[in-house]
Amino acid sequence: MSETVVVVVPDADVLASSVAARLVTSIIDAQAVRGRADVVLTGGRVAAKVLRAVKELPASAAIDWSRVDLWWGDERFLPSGDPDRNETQAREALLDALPLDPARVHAMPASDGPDGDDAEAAAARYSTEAGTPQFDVLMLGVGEDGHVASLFPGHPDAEKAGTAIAVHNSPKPPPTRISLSLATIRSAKEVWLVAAGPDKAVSVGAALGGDQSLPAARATGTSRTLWLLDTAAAAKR
Ligand SMILES: O=C(O)[C@H](O)[C@@H](O)[C@H](O)[C@H](O)COP(=O)(O)O
Repeated sequence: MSETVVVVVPDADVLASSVAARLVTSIIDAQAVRGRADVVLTGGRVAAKVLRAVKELPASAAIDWSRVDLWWGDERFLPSGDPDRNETQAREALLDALPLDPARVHAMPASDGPDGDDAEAAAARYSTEAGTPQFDVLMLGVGEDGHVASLFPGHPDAEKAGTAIAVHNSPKPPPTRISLSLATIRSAKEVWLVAAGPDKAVSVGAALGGDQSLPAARATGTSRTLWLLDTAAAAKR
């Protein structure tokens, strides 16, 4: 039986540091239980803030980073190293400072990668790499429109099947993206939806109210779904 928990903290800075603390503890716990941890990162401003906060946490020294597998919930389909890629931003915010095993950093393919600008082939490649995923924690930002990862409300690609899918004509730039599918997101043990600021209040309120037209409302974990919000984002729930 999966539970949904809503945690509200005063502001975006406290949100980032408290999500970071939660993430570090969850990785430590997963490694104690399974010998490894599989964590799914997301893009956006809150995500980068959380990763920067992990860097500041002394407790992160308790993690064996060589046994952490990092995955991405979505990626902007741009050339490798592009500053707008979620991978580039995560590397800058945290990953470059960690003793990770490069083979366990599962970035989504870039548009100048082995499949060139064929987003379908790139998504298929990522699906193969992920196999049958066992994600301990899957983090998501939440869009003003209720999107998560690159699954946008009312967009036909949001309903695609497959582990990872190509998304075209995204309303949020860039237009071409790769995303985990909703079914894959829903296979994660814990899904954390992280949102800060007044612009998120309406979509957070609607998703928590159960509006199934919003991907955010359907992004649930098999064991727990955590809504991690600041006061402004929680204002309309
Ligand atoms: O690639 C992306 O843009 C995302 O992964 C996207 O789903 C993001 O997480 C939300 O749009 C929230 O972004 P903010 O935290 O910047 O509002």
